[in-house]
Amino acid sequence: MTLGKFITFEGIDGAGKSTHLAFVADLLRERGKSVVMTREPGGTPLGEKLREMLLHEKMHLETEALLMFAARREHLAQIIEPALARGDWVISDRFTDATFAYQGGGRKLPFAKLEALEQWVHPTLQPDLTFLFDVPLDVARARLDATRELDKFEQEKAEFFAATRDAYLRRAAQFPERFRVIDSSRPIDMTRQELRDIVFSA
Ligand SMILES: Nc1ncnc2c1ncn2[C@@H]1O[C@H](COP(=O)(O)OP(=O)(O)OP(=O)(O)O)[C@@H](O)[C@H]1O
Ligand SMILES: Cc1cn([C@H]2C[C@H](O)[C@@H](COP(=O)(O)O)O2)c(=O)[nH]c1=O
Repeated sequence: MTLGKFITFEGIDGAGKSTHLAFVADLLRERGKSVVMTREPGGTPLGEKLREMLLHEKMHLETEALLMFAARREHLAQIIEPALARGDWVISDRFTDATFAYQGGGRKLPFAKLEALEQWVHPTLQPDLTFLFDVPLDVARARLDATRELDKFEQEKAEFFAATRDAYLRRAAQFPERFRVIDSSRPIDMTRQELRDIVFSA
């Protein structure tokens, strides 16, 4: 049984989700919640090693999907499930929706294969709330180019990100009860106001 709540942050690279993660964690702490912030791929020592490979080495697309779920299995066992059982609130920078969007939408791996892995790795657990930070591709690209050296995913072409964004939006339409789509092209303060309203009404 889970006592805590599970919130995930999603969006294409450069959408701005990581910028807002600590803000939401602080809002929850102000309301007396014990918050665990984590990320995927990663979140555990083994997951962080897998992240290094996933973000920097070329591999078969099925290997990529399997490693994402392998890292997730460890993440669930070591971090997410114990935290939720303690009654903590878990905020994760990405979770399984990212695999459907990137490996399914972006790389075109059949969704049925991903659904089988999802059933294996977390048959019953889903996030309670998923923020999808949505921005036009050119806005995300400009933000990435302004900030850092690009990893394997961030170097993908516009078509890849168009398909990834589209898969995210379709997933949000498929699961409207848990998704909140945030227009992340606005100034940071406006986005924060919307996040505050959603968190305080939760
Ligand atoms: N309105 C905005 N909202 C959020 N971030 C913005 C905004 N304008 C500019 N940025 C900047 O865009 C950059 C990318 O943001 P961030 O790292 O949060 O994106 P991300 O979605 O987490 O990307 P990635 O998944 O690649 O890590 C940051 O330097 C951030 O300050
Ligand atoms: C969980 C997950 C992630 N990815 C991709 C998406 C991003 O390009 C990177 C993670 O980097 P971030 O800047 O920390 O968001 O990994 C993916 O392709 N599939 C997944 O399941």
